Amino acid sequence: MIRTVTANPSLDRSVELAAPLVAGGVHRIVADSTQVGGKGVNVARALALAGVETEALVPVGPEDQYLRLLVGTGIRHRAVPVAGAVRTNLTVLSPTASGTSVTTKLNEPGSAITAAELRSVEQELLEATTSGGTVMLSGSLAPGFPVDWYAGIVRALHERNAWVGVDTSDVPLTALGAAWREDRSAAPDLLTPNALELAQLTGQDAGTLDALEAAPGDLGPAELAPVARATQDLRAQGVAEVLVTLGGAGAVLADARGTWYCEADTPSVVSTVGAGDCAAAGYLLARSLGEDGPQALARAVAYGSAAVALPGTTIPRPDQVHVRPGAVRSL
Ligand SMILES: O=P(O)(O)OC[C@H]1O[C@](O)(CO)[C@@H](O)[C@@H]1O
Repeated sequence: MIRTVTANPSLDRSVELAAPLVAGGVHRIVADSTQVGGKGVNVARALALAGVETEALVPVGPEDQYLRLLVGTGIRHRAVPVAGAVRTNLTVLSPTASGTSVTTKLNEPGSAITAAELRSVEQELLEATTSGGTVMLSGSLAPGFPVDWYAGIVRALHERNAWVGVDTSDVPLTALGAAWREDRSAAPDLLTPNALELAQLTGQDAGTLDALEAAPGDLGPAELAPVARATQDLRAQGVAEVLVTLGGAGAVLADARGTWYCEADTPSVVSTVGAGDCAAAGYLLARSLGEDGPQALARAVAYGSAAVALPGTTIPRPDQVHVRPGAVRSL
């Protein structure tokens, strides 16, 4: 069973523009859709489609329209009742002058959670976690969550012998990093940062790392050296497996056996929303199948590539995912 936790779920509204997005301009919407979102929910949806037993824990009120849509996905979930409404995150898909599509995301902070609701979330999660289970903690933290919430939860889950992955950003990520540098039991077993998050965590130059995501793919060892160094730093600090997603350039994985790069199979981009979540799901799926690091990296990249070819936050089915083990190189 792979359990996912989405502390700050979102309704993902996607709007498509016929003309390039210009700051300060007036734009006409030509297509509009809303789907359930939030990082852990996206991971659970991809895993469920692949036949993996999974459960998504989500703080959401019984009357919230989010819950109705979540039920509609058919995935197994555990809704912890909260009073605040689930936020709406807006994705703007617009064409560029060169004919490609660009994704702009505007994420709301989310409704504040009360201290009592927060305790219920923690209780539900810890009660549900079985010894030796897998838990993926994903996304931002709504107001009301302590910024170092993930650190406390990782420690508590480790006390229950769970294997824990984390995918977060900004202050919750740096607070987690600060916590595990003090106490290694707060270090997750898996971290899945993108280039910018890797820079936030390791103090490496954000510009250099971020530029890799815009690279055309098939990066060389010299270009990837800062990523490889940063992943080794994180491993030395106690994070056993580090999967760095690099957008259209693919991903890097570091684990106890080595460090590898896999270039992306770049389709024409429809929407990049959820691609990182799908890459994390591909990695977790591979682990559940007993695959080794290079195979898991290839599956993660294939899931990310499949997701960007689909609209909005649409999650790929396994038959839409094309794993290319030959695209993995040791670094
Ligand atoms: O919790 P965050 O970091 O605001 O991210 C949430 C957003 O990210 C996604 O999970 C995609 O990665 C969307 O479904 C959602 O809108």
